[in-house]
Amino acid sequence: MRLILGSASPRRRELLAQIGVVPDSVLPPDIDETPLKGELPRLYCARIAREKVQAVQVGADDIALCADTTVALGRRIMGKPVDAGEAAAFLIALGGRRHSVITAVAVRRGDQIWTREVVSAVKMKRLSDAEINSYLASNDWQGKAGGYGIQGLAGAFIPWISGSYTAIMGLPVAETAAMLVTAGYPIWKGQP
Ligand SMILES: Cc1cn([C@H]2C[C@H](O)[C@@H](COP(=O)(O)OP(=O)(O)OP(=O)(O)O)O2)c(=O)[nH]c1=O
Repeated sequence: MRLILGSASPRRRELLAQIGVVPDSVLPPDIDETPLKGELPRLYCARIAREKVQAVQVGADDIALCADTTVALGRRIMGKPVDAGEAAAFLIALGGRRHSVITAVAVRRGDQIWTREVVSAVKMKRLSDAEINSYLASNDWQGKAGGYGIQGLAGAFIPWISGSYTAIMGLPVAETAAMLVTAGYPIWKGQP
């Protein structure tokens, strides 16, 4: 049995390493992440994680792990911004309000698929033009849902969360560990 991480996200690899899990290989799937018309954020996020794990090519006894992180402002889905303009629009909309961050995790072994969603609430302070411009210039918004990463500079914009910090970063480690155990991955063996 091998563990395949179906993700190009360096954060997901680091968060797995935090709980002592090193995948045997990393095979990011390439799927269409366009939301369906009127699709609600949580359903969208769960669907994308499931589609990612279904798209990973693995042997019958291998375990595949994928996740998706989506920022939701009410019913509005904020994925990874395509450019600095979209990142700016996201940050302007998120500043001074509470939003949700949903991370869906999907694990597959053979024909069996397990999925779980972790929803966190995040408060972002109202941002000044100087803060937005300086953040955009840092490029730290690139490749991150909602156009920010709580684990970087944008941590200075976030005074309060309720939920899972690791889920906001891209992979809820407690839920992921439990799902890997369910799928038969020997997570607690060989720990020093
Ligand atoms: C909100 C938030 C998101 N993110 C990141 C986590 C994810 O990498 C990214 C959301 O994009 P995803 O589509 O979930 O993941 P990805 O494209 O980076 O990687 P893959 O699909 O191959 O697994 O946003 C942070 O790093 N910090 C944050 O605070």
